[in-house]
Amino acid sequence: MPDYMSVSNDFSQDGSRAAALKAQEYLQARLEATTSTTSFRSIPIIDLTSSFSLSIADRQSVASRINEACTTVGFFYITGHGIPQSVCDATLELAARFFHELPEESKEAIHMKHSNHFRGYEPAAFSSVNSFESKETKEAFNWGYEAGLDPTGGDGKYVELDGSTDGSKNQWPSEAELPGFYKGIAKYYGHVLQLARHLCRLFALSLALPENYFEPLITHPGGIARLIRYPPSTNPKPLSELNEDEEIGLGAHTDYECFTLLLQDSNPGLEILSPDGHWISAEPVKGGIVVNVADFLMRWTNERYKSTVHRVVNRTAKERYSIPLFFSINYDEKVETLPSCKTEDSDSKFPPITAGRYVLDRLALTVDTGKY
Ligand SMILES: O=C(O)CCC(=O)C(=O)O
Ligand SMILES: [Fe+2]
Repeated sequence: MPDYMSVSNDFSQDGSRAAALKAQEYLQARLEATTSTTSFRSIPIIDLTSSFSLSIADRQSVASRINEACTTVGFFYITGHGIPQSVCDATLELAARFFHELPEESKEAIHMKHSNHFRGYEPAAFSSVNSFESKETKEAFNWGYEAGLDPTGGDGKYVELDGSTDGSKNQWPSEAELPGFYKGIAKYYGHVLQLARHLCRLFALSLALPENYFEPLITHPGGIARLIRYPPSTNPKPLSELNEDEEIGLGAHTDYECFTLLLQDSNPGLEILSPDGHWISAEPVKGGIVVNVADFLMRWTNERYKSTVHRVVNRTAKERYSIPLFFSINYDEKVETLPSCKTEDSDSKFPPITAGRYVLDRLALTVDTGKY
């Protein structure tokens, strides 16, 4: 039986649990807010091609667009990101194979309930990202960073969410049962991890920081990723203002880490909340990956960058697959408001937190630990 809350380590006293509980309150407040002067109706598309240029002016111009997107919507699509379409398609196919081909008893053997780090298979209705909505229809397979998945090999100092350093906590299906699964996942993960490192440089530029500002913080980064399957809707109907009878795939939430890179198949389902109370569909964009600001970037910037509330509702008669990577700085590093983002009157809205501990505390709030 996993014991999420009794992990004892140096990080437990740093206020991360209080911060995780506050994030839940923030979410509820955002869902209730109906009047706001800030609103958006669309999600920008940013072509990254010139961010790979040797010219700093080219890189800076992409960074400026990122700044604009992060201070308004908190979400944007990237195209020209360099991950081959064939790799993306093959990974989405692997996701379908995982859920359809792996026998139930093999899924049970790698069930998340065996993990203290929320890794492995989670069936539908097992976790709820917030406590105030109906059970979620999604099922998922979750894994985290391993040096073997990192094309750079890492710095050999990987630290887990709870501060432990004794190796990978992942639970993989066997090669015999799903041939090629690990290799295929490793291929996509390697690409998306390198893309996340590239984006860290652009985020730094976007905040008028030295381009390599985040580099020392991502030498053994946190990188939880998941394959998610949303079943077809039993009552397909379009997004409406009424918000009635929704089959919640994944409840309303903000992401916990620096930012998320999301690969989605061709079926819509992701919806993001404009501050004036409207849900906007993040329709799939051909060749595009969705990027969203998550809580660390919001905290670093004292809320200049928006960690926007989002959810998933599959309103179609088809199943939907998505694959997010939640990119974090090294889990043993602290997230503290950037000096340039403190203002004279507001100072810092958020106390410092330890990255891994905060993620663990937020994950722990998504499961009913009394359940098993
Ligand atoms: O499935 C999606 O489109 C979004 C998933 C998501 O928001 C999450 O896993 O945090
Ligand atoms: Fe999310």
